Amino acid sequence: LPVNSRCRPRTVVRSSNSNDRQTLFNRIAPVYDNLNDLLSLGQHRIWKNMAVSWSGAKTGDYVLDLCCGSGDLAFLLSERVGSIGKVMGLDFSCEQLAVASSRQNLRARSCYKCIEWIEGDATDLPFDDCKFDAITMGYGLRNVVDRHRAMREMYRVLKPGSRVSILDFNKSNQSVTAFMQDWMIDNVVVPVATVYGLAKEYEYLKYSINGYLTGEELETLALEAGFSSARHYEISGGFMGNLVAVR
Ligand SMILES: C/C(=C\Cc1cc(O)c2ccccc2c1O)CCC[C@H](C)CCC[C@H](C)CCCC(C)C
Ligand SMILES: C[S@@+](CC[C@H](N)C(=O)[O-])C[C@H]1O[C@@H](n2cnc3c(N)ncnc32)[C@H](O)[C@@H]1O
Repeated sequence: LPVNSRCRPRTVVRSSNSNDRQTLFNRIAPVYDNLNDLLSLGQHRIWKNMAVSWSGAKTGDYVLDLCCGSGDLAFLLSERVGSIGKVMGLDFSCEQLAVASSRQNLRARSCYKCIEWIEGDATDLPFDDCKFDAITMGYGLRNVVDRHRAMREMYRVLKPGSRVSILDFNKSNQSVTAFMQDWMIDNVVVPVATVYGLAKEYEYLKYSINGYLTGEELETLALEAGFSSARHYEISGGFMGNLVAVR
């Protein structure tokens, strides 16, 4: 559904878990970008650049940013594919997509005009098979309820030989890293979010990371979905990680 209606979430049958997450990201949309910059000291932009580089997107490509949110990776992709390429940004949060569309309208570079925002579900993509030259997913897979189905959908819509690049928090096997990640969320992230009345939304972060997959499990998930190869790279001292899989 093109983003033209002012945030009337589509009535789609979803699990309550998925509806709760949609509501969460609609609620944090107004402050999401600013809190990411503040809480990561701007580092998240570096991590997102790395994810886009790993996707292999190049001039003229037709690419997809899944769970695009406010559009950070979609904008980076558009700079790579240029105005002769095309970027589809898909998300099920209409408030996040409204922020993305507003940001797009404020940007002058011609490449940003090649981005189209689609309200949809990562587990049921409105695209034909073998369409995309690259797919990115920044901090999305951890938030998708049916990750297996989302991975199979990415495989389905990707061209053979093309890549998906999935950036997220790293569920570390190192107890020190896991402890520090939890400590930062408990003692920095949530207290700051509390100032904005979003304590519960940011407490979800710790819960979702603890329920996420390790790098090795993510590689297995991609191979089980049909990808021919998959590698998970830990970045930023193991706080973050990026899965690169080739169809
Ligand atoms: C861009 C980042 C997170 C996006 C994000 C993902 C989610 O699943 C959320 C769920 C609920 C609320 C918010 C989010 C959300 O923002 C990563 C950077 C932003 C983080 C909020 C900050 C995390 C801090 C790290 C634990 C430590 C960073 C250390 C760094 C070297 C300074
Ligand atoms: C943490 S945000 C990431 C946004 C952006 N990719 C970034 O890196 O900043 C996660 C996004 O995933 C979206 N999302 C979660 N589950 C989804 C699903 N099943 N289908 C589509 N979008 C989903 C949320 O609405 C939210 O915008």
